[in-house]
Amino acid sequence: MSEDVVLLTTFTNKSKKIRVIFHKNTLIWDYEKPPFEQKTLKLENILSVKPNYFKCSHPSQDPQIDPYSFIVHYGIRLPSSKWKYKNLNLKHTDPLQVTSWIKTLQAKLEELNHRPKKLLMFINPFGGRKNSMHIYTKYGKPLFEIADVEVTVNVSQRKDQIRDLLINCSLDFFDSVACVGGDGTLSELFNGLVLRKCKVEGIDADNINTPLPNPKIPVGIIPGGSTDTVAYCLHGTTDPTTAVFHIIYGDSVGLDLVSVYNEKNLLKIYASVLSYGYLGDVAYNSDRHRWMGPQRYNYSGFKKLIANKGYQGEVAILNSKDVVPSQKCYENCDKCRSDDETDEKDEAQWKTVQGKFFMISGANISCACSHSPNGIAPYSHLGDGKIHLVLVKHGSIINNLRLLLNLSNKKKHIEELPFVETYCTKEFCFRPLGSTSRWNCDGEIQHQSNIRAKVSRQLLTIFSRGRPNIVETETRCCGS
Ligand SMILES: Nc1ncnc2c1ncn2[C@@H]1O[C@H](COP(=O)(O)OP(=O)(O)OP(=O)(O)O)[C@@H](O)[C@H]1O
Repeated sequence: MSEDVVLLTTFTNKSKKIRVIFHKNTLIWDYEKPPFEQKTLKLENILSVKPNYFKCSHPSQDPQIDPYSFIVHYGIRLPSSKWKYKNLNLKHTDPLQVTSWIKTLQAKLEELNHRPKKLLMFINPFGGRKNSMHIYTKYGKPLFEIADVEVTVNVSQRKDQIRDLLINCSLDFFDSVACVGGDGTLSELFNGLVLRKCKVEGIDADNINTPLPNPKIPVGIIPGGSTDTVAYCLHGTTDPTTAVFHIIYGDSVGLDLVSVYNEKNLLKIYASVLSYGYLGDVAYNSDRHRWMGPQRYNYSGFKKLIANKGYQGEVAILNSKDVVPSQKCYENCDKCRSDDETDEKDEAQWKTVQGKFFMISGANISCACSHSPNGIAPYSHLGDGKIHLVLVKHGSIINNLRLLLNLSNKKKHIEELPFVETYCTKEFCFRPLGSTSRWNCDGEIQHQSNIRAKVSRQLLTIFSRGRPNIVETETRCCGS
């Protein structure tokens, strides 16, 4: 069907006459009477177009199609990055007009063939506030029904069940996979998908020199965890409805994944951050206080801040570059779309940094979240194939407080602090030189401290249109 299809009809909406045009994949409607509003809706923001049904007078009656009206279900993006559901109810005295509009719009929507049709949805009933099932039923299910996405729900019964299922079960029936949970649940999902692909293609996942395969199948995340860093960095909010819209619309971005190895094996693949020292200790301590819900992080965070432990170690960084404070990662990001691989040809050179560290973090994304609007690595990108390695030297408790205040401040960036160094790299190693902490890998604890981490560019296809770049304007007194 060509882009030039034009439909023009005057309908009735809530007893008001409105002139509706569909042209160049855009629906435009204006009211014929004051306030003469005009509204524009792009096809890409329509969820579905469906006939209306008469109200049944008895529950046993089959619903009857109303031939004189139809509904356009769609979403609008609010200034806060959140998406909101809306609908437009249109009536006409001629049923042929109604059928023609329904058929044309449905055919146009069919052309958006990147949208998911058969989705396998995993729910982790254990993460966050333990309300993932409720999140799915309240925010996910109704919208997926409206958008005619056939969802098969699987509620996980134990840790790592999602990963194990994905490694071993057939996915032939599905065109996409998603989960309701936090970063740990998403981690189970993509670890399962990558290992599955390795199994199918006979790739040795434990060999750091063998590139990991791209699972290809697109993945969605509906936040239901405690921090939900990945969802926040993808959509600019942890609102579950927004996440559902991003899945239904089917647009995707390529997300880098980082694989972590010990001397012999692949330990885990992560999407957000791998942290040693402070955040490793917080993850370990907070896991024992899960009953507190998300508050456990504040409790353990404060305890470990006061404890102010430092860990001696050596970090080796491959072809390290300074992080240039430049463009942040937003929707249609040039850096993530460019295929600039100039440093691929660089000869391998390792820079080593030794010292006593309060924290070491290998951030794959900015790790922004509601508590930390810029995150640990504000200039890190979703899909540029780079890790931002943040080294925080051990010092006084005041320094630790400055670090946390800086992280929670919208106008501050972590690399401004004199005791913080950040490097951009594709690979790094760490070995402890004294007492050891643990690694916090996407919120999960890794007990092995001697590790090597390597990024794979855009290894995962993940549903999102990207985080919108909201330019905040300062409003002064009297709106001037
Ligand atoms: N049925 C289950 N029972 C127990 N643990 C589970 C189950 N399903 C998944 N898990 C594990 O629950 C842990 C926590 O899940 P998740 O990370 O999603 O929540 P969270 O830690 O509250 O959120 P965030 O990572 O965003 O802070 C993960 O390690 C995951 O592997």
